Amino acid sequence: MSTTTSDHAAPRDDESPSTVSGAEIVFTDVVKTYPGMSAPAVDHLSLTVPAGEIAMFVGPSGCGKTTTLKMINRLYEPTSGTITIGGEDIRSKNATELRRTIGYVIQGGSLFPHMTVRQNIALVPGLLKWDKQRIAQRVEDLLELVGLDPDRYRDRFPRELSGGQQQRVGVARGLAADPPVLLMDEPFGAVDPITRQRLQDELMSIQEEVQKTIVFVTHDIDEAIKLGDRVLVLQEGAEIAQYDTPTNILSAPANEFVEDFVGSGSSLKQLSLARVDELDLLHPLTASVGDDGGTAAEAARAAGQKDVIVLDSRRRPAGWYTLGEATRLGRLPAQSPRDEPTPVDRRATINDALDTMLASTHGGVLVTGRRDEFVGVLTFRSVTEYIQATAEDASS
Ligand SMILES: Nc1ncnc2c1ncn2[C@@H]1O[C@H](COP(=O)(O)OP(=O)(O)OP(=O)(O)O)[C@@H](O)[C@H]1O
Repeated sequence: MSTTTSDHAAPRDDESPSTVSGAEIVFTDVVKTYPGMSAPAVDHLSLTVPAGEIAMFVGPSGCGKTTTLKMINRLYEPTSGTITIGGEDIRSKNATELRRTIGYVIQGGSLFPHMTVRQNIALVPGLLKWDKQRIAQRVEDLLELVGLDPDRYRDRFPRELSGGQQQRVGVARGLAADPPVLLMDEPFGAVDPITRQRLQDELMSIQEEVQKTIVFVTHDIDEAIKLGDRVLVLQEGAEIAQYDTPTNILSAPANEFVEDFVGSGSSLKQLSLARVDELDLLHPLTASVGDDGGTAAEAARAAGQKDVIVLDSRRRPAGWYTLGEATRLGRLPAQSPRDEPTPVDRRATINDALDTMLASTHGGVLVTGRRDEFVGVLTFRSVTEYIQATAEDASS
């Protein structure tokens, strides 16, 4: 049987080199006053988003997040001030040309309903006159990147997809022409909490590969803390209350406004900061799809394990069974015969992982990394120890 141990596992994805393909965005003294409005929606905003980072814009309704975002791709024109991308004034190109170099993802994916998934993703590369073969390859690569099997999904229409799948296609379309900048306006606002968590995790692993500059508007401070390299907390008129790392926003709020916005300081708030792979993961023996369940169970038992984790040919989890179940199954199938909690991404927060764990019969959760490859197992015990240690630190 083709079991493997962690010693033989694929190298950790954070060891692989990555290149920043994003470009720095700089706002200098930007003002936006809508016609007929006495007060500006954005009032003398100066801000730098470093290349390859995710900046999360968060703040109460009407504070000017969307206006600020839409000035980057010139859906709105500033009344005064300058915005540059990669050092170049965005007014140096015409607006249509500019928009083809900036990905834009909004709630629901905003896919064209009469176009297939492939046609939706191919839209901008087509406008940019890429050759057919390059576009076809790009569609395949992007579907893989966002976790949709190209053979299954490329010819479907948006109505044949779930909300989460539509959103994934929306992200693929935003990335289609390989733009340095991706703008995301409440992209995950319309999906259920579990799908939302999954999409957030996927966005983080996609970002590890693509390293774009992402500006992401959200109402949700937890989403901002989770995804952001930096979080911009805005007050009315797009006045900056704080622009900082998630850790500093949580541990050193700049003023009362930020403190109230972030919520009262619980000693467990670190749970929404800490990532799954910061905790000790188990690296058990795994089996492969097609292996004999009895043999796999024997090997697992000999290694001191109570269960058998089955991976497919691309090392993605395909099943998680007790020794008895694995033996009864015989040949280990590609698809588990029962619903299992979905794995969590190694970049998921401990909070997210806990939700999934509570639905698990194994007292833990499978953790995946880049392209959904298996990384290890997070146990309930490991989380409990972490919570205890955090609570002790907070009270000392
Ligand atoms: N097209 C418009 N014409 C006139 N006023 C507008 C327009 N768009 C936005 N505003 C006003 O500008 C201010 C900022 O709006 P904006 O949509 O940027 O805020 P936001 O923080 O994104 O809000 P929300 O979270 O509710 O989407 C608000 O007072 C809003 O009413």
